[in-house]
Amino acid sequence: MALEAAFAKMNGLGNAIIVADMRGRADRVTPEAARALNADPATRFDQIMAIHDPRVAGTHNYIEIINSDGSQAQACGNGTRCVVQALAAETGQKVFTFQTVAGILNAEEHEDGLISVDMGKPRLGWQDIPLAEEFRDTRMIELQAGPIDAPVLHSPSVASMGNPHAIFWVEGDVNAYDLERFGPLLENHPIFPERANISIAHVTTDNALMLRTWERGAGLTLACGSAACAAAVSAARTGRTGRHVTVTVPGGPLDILWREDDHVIMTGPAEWEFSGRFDPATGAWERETEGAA
Ligand SMILES: N[C@@H](CCC[C@H](N)C(=O)O)C(=O)O
Repeated sequence: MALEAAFAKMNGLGNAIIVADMRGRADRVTPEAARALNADPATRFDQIMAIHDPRVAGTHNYIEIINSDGSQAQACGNGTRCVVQALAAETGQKVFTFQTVAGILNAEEHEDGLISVDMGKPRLGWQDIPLAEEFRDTRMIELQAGPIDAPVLHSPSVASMGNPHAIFWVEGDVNAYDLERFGPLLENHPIFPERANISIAHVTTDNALMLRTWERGAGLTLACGSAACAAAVSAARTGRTGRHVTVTVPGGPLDILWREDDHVIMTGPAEWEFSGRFDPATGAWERETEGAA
């Protein structure tokens, strides 16, 4: 079959993204195609951001988000910035409104090239994370990893940005924790009926924190924008920081503002690497243009 759809291999602070142009098409990127693209080192990714024609009035596009394991995700902050950069480069437009499973997202590319995404309001009720049992205070729930009498990680905050997040607070280097071991155990813990993204956070000042994330459906990544938003909200909720913080992930810094109207604004970069064409049914692809990376 002809390689029919265009794609751009991009990243948001190292979060590996494929932006797939599915506009004008009735089909979708299949889970099989996603897994095939991820199996090729040249197109290995954390998320696919599939740009579809708009489905509701007042939006430019519907964005479908697929993790590298083929699972659907509701939100992807870094990937949304990549979509904005790609569409702004194509159209010259700078302001966009997208529909995602998490809701309607407004986004803007600034003169300096940084991109702000209104990630919407955090969901903080236990049923909205979701959790499998009631916890009245989601700022700290009963969950731990490691020896029962000396847990390595415990008492996380939980929050949803349309997708579920658990934030474990530590003192000291976030890289000192074996997230490759604890991440999948916690991601698949029965307390999370939809699984969860698992982050380790170290608050360094009242407006800065370090973050490292094991992503649901993708594993360890260099950056997770929705986790940065969930961590910023949770840090403010627990009195660890104010409502405007710099969240530094392994790939670099993100600016997160939890506005007084409850919307969370994430600002950061995006980077194009190369473009190609692919078959959304099988994941077969070919490169079209060399890029910076
Ligand atoms: N890397 C993304 C998060 C993508 C979805 C996440 N893995 C999930 O399944 O919820 C981001 O930048 O937010």
